[in-house]
Amino acid sequence: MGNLSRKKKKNKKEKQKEKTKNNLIDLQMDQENEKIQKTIKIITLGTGESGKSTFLKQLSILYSTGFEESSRELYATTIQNNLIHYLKILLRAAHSLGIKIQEENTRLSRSFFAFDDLTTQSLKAIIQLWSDPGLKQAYERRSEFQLPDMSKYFLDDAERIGKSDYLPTDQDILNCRIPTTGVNELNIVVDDLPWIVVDVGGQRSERRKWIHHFDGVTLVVYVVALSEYDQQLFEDQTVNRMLESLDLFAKTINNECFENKNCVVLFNKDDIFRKKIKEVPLKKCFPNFTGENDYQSTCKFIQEKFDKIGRNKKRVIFYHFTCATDTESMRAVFDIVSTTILQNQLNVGGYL
Ligand SMILES: Nc1nc2c(ncn2[C@@H]2O[C@H](COP(=O)(O)OP(=O)(O)OP(=O)(O)O)[C@@H](O)[C@H]2O)c(=O)[nH]1
Ligand SMILES: [Mg+2]
Repeated sequence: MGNLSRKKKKNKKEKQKEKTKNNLIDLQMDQENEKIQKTIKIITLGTGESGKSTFLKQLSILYSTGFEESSRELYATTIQNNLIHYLKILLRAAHSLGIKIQEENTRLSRSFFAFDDLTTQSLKAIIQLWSDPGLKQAYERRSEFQLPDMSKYFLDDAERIGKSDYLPTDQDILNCRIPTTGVNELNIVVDDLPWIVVDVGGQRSERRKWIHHFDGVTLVVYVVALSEYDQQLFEDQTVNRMLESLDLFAKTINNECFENKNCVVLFNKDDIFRKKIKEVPLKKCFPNFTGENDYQSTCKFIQEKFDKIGRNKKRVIFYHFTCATDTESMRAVFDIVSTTILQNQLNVGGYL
């Protein structure tokens, strides 16, 4: 008898222990779920070269550890190789556009194509050729061929960049162009909330990978290169970049995953746009634009185009005009974006 009651007591104790253990597991799972639900997932979308990765780099500078020395060394190699690459593009463009370069540079311009690496000799050649008015003229006509805007920033500073102990500054890295292939993710904490920011490649060949990252998105950040209204796509020289961006916006924001998701549209490269709009009419991209060709009217017209495509009753679209390479101006943009997210979270939780 005594044995039986001891056995019963033991069973009861074990059951109690089991229950406590299960409760603990439930609690841990709840906490884990809460953490997942609390994580803000932001996806940056847009055509190639619009500035998505630059947006991510700024987040890393402002909310994370920025760039480690090892990553700066990798950027150094890319930036140095790009100098040679940009100069070759300019030489080819000058030739095909019929732009003359100075006679004393003719031989050097031909032999330059043999250079593959940045050496004392190739650096000297870059500095000499870049000072040729013909190449400057070709640079001014860069919308007629494919050359990154930021090439001038690096070519102007070739002497500093060409040094053997060159380590890029934050600004050099922000200006450096490396097309994204695949997906980059950045984990940061903003206003005590964990954010995961997903950066995808924007060129046509990259876009089929996007769909795998659409689940659980809190906010879509769509980046438009405002200044590219007179440029053709890198992937297809017959397609205007701004029209491609509008078309892509229609296809992505109206995807069912984003039906009730708020969206921030960044009209980026505002710095270049402000200068360009004084010289190149917006009609070049939108022949039916009849307004004044000033900054305000053209921005309003472009914003309305995007708004017409993206507007629905279930979401709000916020618009910002940005220069993604300018850290201070981006800090202000992130403050607004983070407030928007906080308000949205409070709304969802029924606190507002
Ligand atoms: N002047 C200027 N340059 C910018 C701005 N934003 C980005 N850039 C430059 O534009 C180039 C392209 O920027 P990325 O961030 O690589 O573009 P992306 O959208 O990530 O391109 P993909 O990875 O190909 O989709 C880089 O050289 C940047 O430095 C801007 O607001 N103003
Ligand atoms: Mg990128």
